[in-house]
Amino acid sequence: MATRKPLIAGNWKCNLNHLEAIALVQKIAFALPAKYFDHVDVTVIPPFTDIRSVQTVVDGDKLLLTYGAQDLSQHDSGAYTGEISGAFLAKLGCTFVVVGHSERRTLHGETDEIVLAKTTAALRHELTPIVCIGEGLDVREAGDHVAHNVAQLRGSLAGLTAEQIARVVIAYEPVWAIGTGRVASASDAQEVCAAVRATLRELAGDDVAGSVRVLYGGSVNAKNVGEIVGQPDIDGALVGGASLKSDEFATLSAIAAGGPLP
Ligand SMILES: O=C(CO)COP(=O)(O)O
Repeated sequence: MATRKPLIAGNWKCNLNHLEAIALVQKIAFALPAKYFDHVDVTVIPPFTDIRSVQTVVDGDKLLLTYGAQDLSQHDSGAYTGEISGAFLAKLGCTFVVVGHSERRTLHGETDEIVLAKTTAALRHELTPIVCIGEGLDVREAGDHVAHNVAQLRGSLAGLTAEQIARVVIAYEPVWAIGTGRVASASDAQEVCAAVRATLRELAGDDVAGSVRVLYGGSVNAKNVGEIVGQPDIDGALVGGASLKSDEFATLSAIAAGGPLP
């Protein structure tokens, strides 16, 4: 079976200006010594306006953490006021880009078709899309969560080749667990992530399904990350609130690396 290196991604959402971003990246780097990076990939996902500053710190101090963006345009250039293209993000050295976060699906009306177009745009520019899926509380309570997530995954990856699917990361984030402090149980998260992997197998074959990283997100912190990443089909976490605290983010990254605590 393929070994998948855990990935811890800190989604800062709409928090921290570029000066605050520099301070946080430096604190994370100080709290997380280089030895951990053999066992975990760590990335920060700041607002667009911070990325150039984060790039300067990461390159200047030769840090091992990577960085990415929270969204991108499906267009590469042109008359699209306010849009940020994948070409710009690649030029800034971004590794990852989050696509289809539930906050964008809900607040900005992003459909699976738009998420697919953005995923394709990311791949065109050699960025790794972190494609987000997740169900609301109503779907969970109706017991339809597995079918819902599988359908969202299929829609968001529709028509991609196996080679393209091999280059994505999937993040399962139940909407009811985001920012609420209500984390899915490890077995609930595993149930959906296993269904994600089975779907990847159908879409792209065993090798790809065995190598694509599937993350969990939703109220992940240093206390619960160990049990979550200990599940067979969960390969890391997409972290919101806890990624804004350098010590907690470093600690949960170290736990994902298998320890010891920094
Ligand atoms: O939405 C999330 C990450 O993308 C999760 O946010 P919280 O960790 O704050 O619940």
